[in-house]
Amino acid sequence: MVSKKASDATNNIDEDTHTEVSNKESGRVPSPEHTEAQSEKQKIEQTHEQVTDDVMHHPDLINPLDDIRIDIKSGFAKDSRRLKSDDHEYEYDAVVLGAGPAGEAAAMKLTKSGKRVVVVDPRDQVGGNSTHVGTIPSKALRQSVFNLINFRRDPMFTKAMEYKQVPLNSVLANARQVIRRQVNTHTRFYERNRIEVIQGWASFIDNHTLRIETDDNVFETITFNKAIVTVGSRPYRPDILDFNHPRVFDSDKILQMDYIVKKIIIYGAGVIGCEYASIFTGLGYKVDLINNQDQLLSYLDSEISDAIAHDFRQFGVLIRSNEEIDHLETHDDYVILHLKSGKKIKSDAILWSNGRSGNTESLNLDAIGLKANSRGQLKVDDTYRTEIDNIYAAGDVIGWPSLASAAYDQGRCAAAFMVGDSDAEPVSSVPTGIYTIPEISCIGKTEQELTDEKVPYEVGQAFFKHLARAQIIGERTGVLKILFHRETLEILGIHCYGNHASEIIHIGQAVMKCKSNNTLEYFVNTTFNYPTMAEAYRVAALNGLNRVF
Ligand SMILES: Cc1cc2nc3c(=O)[nH]c(=O)nc-3n(C[C@H](O)[C@H](O)[C@H](O)COP(=O)(O)OP(=O)(O)OC[C@H]3O[C@@H](n4cnc5c(N)ncnc54)[C@H](O)[C@@H]3O)c2cc1C
Ligand SMILES: NC(=O)c1ccc[n+]([C@@H]2O[C@H](COP(=O)([O-])OP(=O)(O)OC[C@H]3O[C@@H](n4cnc5c(N)ncnc54)[C@H](O)[C@@H]3O)[C@@H](O)[C@H]2O)c1
Repeated sequence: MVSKKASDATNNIDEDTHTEVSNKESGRVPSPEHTEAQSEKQKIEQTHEQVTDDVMHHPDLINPLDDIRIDIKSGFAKDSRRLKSDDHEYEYDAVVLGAGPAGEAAAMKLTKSGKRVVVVDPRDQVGGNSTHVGTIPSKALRQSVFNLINFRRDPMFTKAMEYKQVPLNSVLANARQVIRRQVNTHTRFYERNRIEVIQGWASFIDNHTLRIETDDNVFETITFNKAIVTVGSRPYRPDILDFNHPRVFDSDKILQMDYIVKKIIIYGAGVIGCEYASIFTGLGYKVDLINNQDQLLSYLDSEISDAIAHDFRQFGVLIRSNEEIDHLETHDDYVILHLKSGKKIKSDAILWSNGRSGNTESLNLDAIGLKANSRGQLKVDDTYRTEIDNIYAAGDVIGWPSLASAAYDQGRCAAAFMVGDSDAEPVSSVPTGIYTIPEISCIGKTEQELTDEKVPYEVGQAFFKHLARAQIIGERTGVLKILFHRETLEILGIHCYGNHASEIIHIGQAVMKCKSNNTLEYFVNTTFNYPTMAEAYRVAALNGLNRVF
């Protein structure tokens, strides 16, 4: 078996010379588009070298999953026959397919429960899409843009330095460093727990046998008792768009954008679309944000959704609601989006951010009698078990909520159910953290939900502009809203808009989790550090209590 130990992929930050996430050397994908994909890749790598002033070798941000749009279908028969006729013991108690947050958490729990576990992932570095193309690069990028905005606003610097527009991928130097450090940290977790990691594409031969393509047309098989599918997701690419066109992007490809644009269309006003709207306006680009609904992020409390829409407009985002694509016209240096309403929008480029699909099509699920839905997702029960007894699934591949935070907990819980932990519970209450500029974060019910349920609630609010800490750090916008039962004072929902919202929310979440203490009074009777952003809880609680009679 070709087994790549986690240590092979280790990145020592200080002597980091081999950190590329790339299929460059392995060339292991047996795709008809292989040669074309390789030459495309060489082109992109050259571009990277030209644009970056980050002198260290850095992880290639090209998504290896671009190459998953291949199939790994042939050659099952020979191995299947051999293994099925063998009277063998399983090599592993459990196999984990995918080394993202869900896979990592599952593997850690299994190994700590005394199971012999192996993880399979096609990347030569652990961390999954979350680390390489999703959460981590987008959040690091956001931070760089946020710093840029503050720098431009600061009168100390504006006179001294002229601001020049920069292409997106040159703002990614910070992201590359964070990715490198994250890979390093996670690699050590695997090493310290002596978890074997095999680099390759996994697909099923039968319920207890996995085929792994470790190199181009090189296949190995392993046998296992149970499996957890944590293969994650990738951007959904509708057939009507040509993502090979240099002006057409999705959230993976956008990390390679190496030219400056004046105007960009973002199609899809979900979380990714809204986060990138902030990033692009921060870089000084004009944004047309196409939303197929009448409200931005309609599952949020409507006041918060209105607030972000208002701020987007201030920053130069044109929100076009209730619109749908008819077709896209592409030219060498611009695109024209034709909408079903008859509108035409011309722009330098388009970012398509309209949903994701589970990475299930190359898993040969037919061999085990499993079927994914039209979005490539697997159905699981409350114990994360699929319809096949010994096969579990967690993370983006099972759909809701498709967050790294939840994926990690789901992976851990799936493994806990698998090993029969009596206190295992499925993941339920997940906070929302949206890293727009400013941030949004929520937990619990919205005003609309409580009204629909006829719950007698009240609202307590604290505006950031009145808090001493917010004034000191220059936060002009932001609000913390606490929704509570007007008779019992139980906290029912917390909604925060403003920078640091994703941190601030966890104070409220902790209180809500303590059932016996979950009342507004906690915030009134607790002494907060002063000045802090956390003080917003005390201010909001007092504001809410004043409304109760
Ligand atoms: C732009 C962007 C920003 C995001 N921001 C946030 C955020 O701020 N907060 C948040 O909580 N979430 C965020 N997310 C969502 C988050 O990234 C995902 O929810 C998370 O990555 C899911 O983790 P996972 O373990 O299920 O899968 P992934 O991270 O997708 O990892 C799956 C792994 O499986 C591997 N794999 C695929 N096919 C196979 C196969 N056949 N065999 C073996 N291995 C395979 C892949 O190579 C990959 O390494 C963001 C996503 C995107 C795209
Ligand atoms: N801060 C964060 O937590 C964060 C940041 C970025 C992304 N994410 C996660 O990434 C995921 C993707 O976000 P998004 O903004 O691209 O889209 P989204 O999931 O918000 O969906 C946008 C639209 O696309 C549709 N859609 C989704 N998947 C589809 C598919 N396979 N085929 C056809 N239509 C589909 C949806 O119904 C919706 O109308 C979300 O689940 C989100 O949780 C989270």
